[in-house]
Amino acid sequence: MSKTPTDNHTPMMRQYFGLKSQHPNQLLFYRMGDFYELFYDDAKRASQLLDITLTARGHSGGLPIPMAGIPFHAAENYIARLVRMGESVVVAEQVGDPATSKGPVERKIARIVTPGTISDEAFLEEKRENLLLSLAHQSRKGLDVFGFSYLDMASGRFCVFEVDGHEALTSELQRLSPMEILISEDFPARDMLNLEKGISELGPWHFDYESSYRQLIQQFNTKDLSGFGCEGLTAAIASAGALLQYAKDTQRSALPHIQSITVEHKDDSVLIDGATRRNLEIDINLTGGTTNTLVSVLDECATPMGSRLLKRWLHTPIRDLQEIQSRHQVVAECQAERFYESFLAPLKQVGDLERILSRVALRSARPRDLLRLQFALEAVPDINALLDSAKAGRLSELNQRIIAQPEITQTLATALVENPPSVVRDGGIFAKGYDEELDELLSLSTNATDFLAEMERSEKERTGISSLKVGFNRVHGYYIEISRLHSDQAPVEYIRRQTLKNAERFITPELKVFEDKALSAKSKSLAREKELYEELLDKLNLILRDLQTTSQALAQLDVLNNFAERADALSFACPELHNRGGIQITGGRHPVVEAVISEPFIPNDLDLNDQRSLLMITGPNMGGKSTYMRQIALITLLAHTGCFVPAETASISVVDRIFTRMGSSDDLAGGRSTFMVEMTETANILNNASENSLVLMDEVGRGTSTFDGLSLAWAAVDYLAKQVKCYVLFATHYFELTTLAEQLETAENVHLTATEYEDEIVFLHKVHSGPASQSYGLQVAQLAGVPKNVIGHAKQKLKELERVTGIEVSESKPKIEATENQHNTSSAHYPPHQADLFLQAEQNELKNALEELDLDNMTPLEAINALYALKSQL
Ligand SMILES: Nc1ncnc2c1ncn2[C@@H]1O[C@H](COP(=O)(O)OP(=O)(O)OP(=O)(O)O)[C@@H](O)[C@H]1O
Repeated sequence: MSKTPTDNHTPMMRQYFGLKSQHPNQLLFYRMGDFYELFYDDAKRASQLLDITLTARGHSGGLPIPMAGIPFHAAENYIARLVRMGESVVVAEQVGDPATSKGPVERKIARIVTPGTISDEAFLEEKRENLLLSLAHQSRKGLDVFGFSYLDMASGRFCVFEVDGHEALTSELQRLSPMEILISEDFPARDMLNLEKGISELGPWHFDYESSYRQLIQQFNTKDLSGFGCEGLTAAIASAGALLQYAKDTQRSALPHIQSITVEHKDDSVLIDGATRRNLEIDINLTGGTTNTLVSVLDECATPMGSRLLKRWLHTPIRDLQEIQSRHQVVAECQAERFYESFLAPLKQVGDLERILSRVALRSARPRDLLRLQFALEAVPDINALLDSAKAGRLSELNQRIIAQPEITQTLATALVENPPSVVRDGGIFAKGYDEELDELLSLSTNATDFLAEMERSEKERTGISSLKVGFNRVHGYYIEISRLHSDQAPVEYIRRQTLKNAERFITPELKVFEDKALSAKSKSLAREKELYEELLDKLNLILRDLQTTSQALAQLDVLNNFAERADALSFACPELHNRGGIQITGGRHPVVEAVISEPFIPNDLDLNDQRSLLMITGPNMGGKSTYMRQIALITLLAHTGCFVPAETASISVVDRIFTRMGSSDDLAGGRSTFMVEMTETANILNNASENSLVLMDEVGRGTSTFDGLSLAWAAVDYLAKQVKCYVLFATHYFELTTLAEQLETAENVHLTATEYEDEIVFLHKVHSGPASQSYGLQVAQLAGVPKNVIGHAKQKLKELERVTGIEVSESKPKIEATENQHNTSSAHYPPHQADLFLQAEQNELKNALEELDLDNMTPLEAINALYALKSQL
């Protein structure tokens, strides 16, 4: 902002600048009566983003002030839209009284809403975690170390870890997909953060290690951080301190629901790099949507917190054999006992307990949140009862962590009305009978007439004066009126207040008390409700830790039951996991393709072991190579999350990483061509794969000249088989590569089958041993709608090539498909190799040229020139 407070500005604008200078990068909503107004650059930005009118509000400092206004009652809607666009909003409210203020009414920042720190239900996506991420950088021994910390404000989950290098930085950013990122102004890898929105830059001092450390021990009330296992993670701690301070500043409150910090150890999980995460379409598909993803097929969770945990599990498959097996055991029991049916209703009743609890902690919970909390807690005893009969140790453990809270449940049940209001401000939250004082206040304000009628009746009876009336007037308040005729019979305690022509009006001490109460009853009842509400929040906060434990256990129960339900509905089987023994799958399927296609999915087997660890996969375009490879990656990933898998049987060794190099897209924004992206991903695999990694490579080397590509692919396969010895599936259209299987001990060929029927290609999608016999490129092109005359021309060209090379490919009807016994077909049956094609074409051209030379009629000089010319073609 170029404007600064100067004497040239009006007092109001000076006040505005004072507030704005504290929040230069956030949009300031400045309250003006019934509107929020934005000025200068904020106004321009908001009018662009929200499509609202940009006007001007008078002049200040001699210049017109650009202004955009929003009616205050519609502000939430606009704020929600801005936050979703990655903007942060600061709201300044009027706190002074306009009637008594000299100069502009006093205004204060009432709240700060940023994309990563929201906890209000209206702003949050139900099934998505809303993460605030903080990144710190350190150089250690020439390596770029990135300290990560992230917080889910709506659950209090707070984690830290460190990674080396830019590749890992990108991968983690993709895994976490944060809504807002905090970095220091001097963060060196700013351009790696593709996120154009939601980046907040803070002064470098926010990331100071010492003060961050102090921040953390203060938050957790501990002497040091050793209990959390994060001592020594200096970059991560620096980032966590900055994050915590930022979160506190925006909430303008303590954060009691953040009770510990978890260190994520990279060795605990199966690492998945950014490209693989994209290729496997875990929760986002290749076009950026959420349909046809693994999550879309697998998420039938009963609670939103279950859905969020499921996503987290799918993004972080684990390597701890015991933990995986214990999850599988639970899924098996939930499936066998059909627990997922009996748990459905109580879990649905639990709802989003996790987010309600964080709002309780932040003291922003609304009355309806408390009602939902009551429902959730009422479901707990039913869940406990169901779990009492469970056999799996893990289920009993969960049962112990799902803690019934009879006392507070009862309190909530007696406290809340059946249908509480959406905000505390308007009152009407508490049920009759919960608090005597409130009941009295409410009955005073609502039942004043009853009270007065009752008083009139009893006073008439007591005094015997039939003309006695109880009434109210604005000036004199409540009174007892007795006609002049009977006024001398008024009891002594009646105090005369007003004399009328025909009557006397009195007040009594009892009526005075009533009057005081009745007149202020409304405001008093509202204040009492607020007080009671705060007390209720206090009571809940006292047991917050137990409530959080309960909600975490319920979320796990939900996901495991969901796995069981999906296993039944989609015919998934329990995989067997072990430490090293390859990957054997029978009847494996791709869960998403299977769900989408209308024809039946053709299941396929796989056998990878130490003697047969690399498969070269060939087959026609559209034959199903990518689907086959992806399904193996997905089955492996699912097995490592505790989910059952789409297969008849699966025996899978624990892998440390899953790599995929598939498809091709250029990264124009990142300045990398298709081939560059392909090679970067290949380099990542070759440098980082270990013998326990699963590597899937689809058509490596396709993005460059045939010979370069072929040689690169050849060398990469050779390296992975001989040096790394990992499990590899390598799909290719270079038939030449299939000969590698003869040379590498651990490599074998498999292919996808197709056949021709009346000049049309029919894909069988079945995997068989041996290399493919044909590529069917022209038939697939025809199927894709390439114009007939172009196909005809291509056929002609193919014939020409065949003539030049002497190899016939076009008429080759499907050879008898290689059978299981025909591994590594001998060269006699060998299909034409593309490299051979080109080589032979060149040789034939040379031969023809030689034959055409008329040596008898050439001078020695002509002969030598012809020889040079021929040599230059080599
Ligand atoms: N096992 C299967 N059962 C049924 N349909 C399948 C199967 N595998 C693949 N398909 C169908 O075939 C389509 C093409 O499969 P896929 O993309 O895996 O072929 P591809 O061999 O990788 O092709 P290309 O070489 O052109 O990349 C899929 O979208 C799917 O509809």
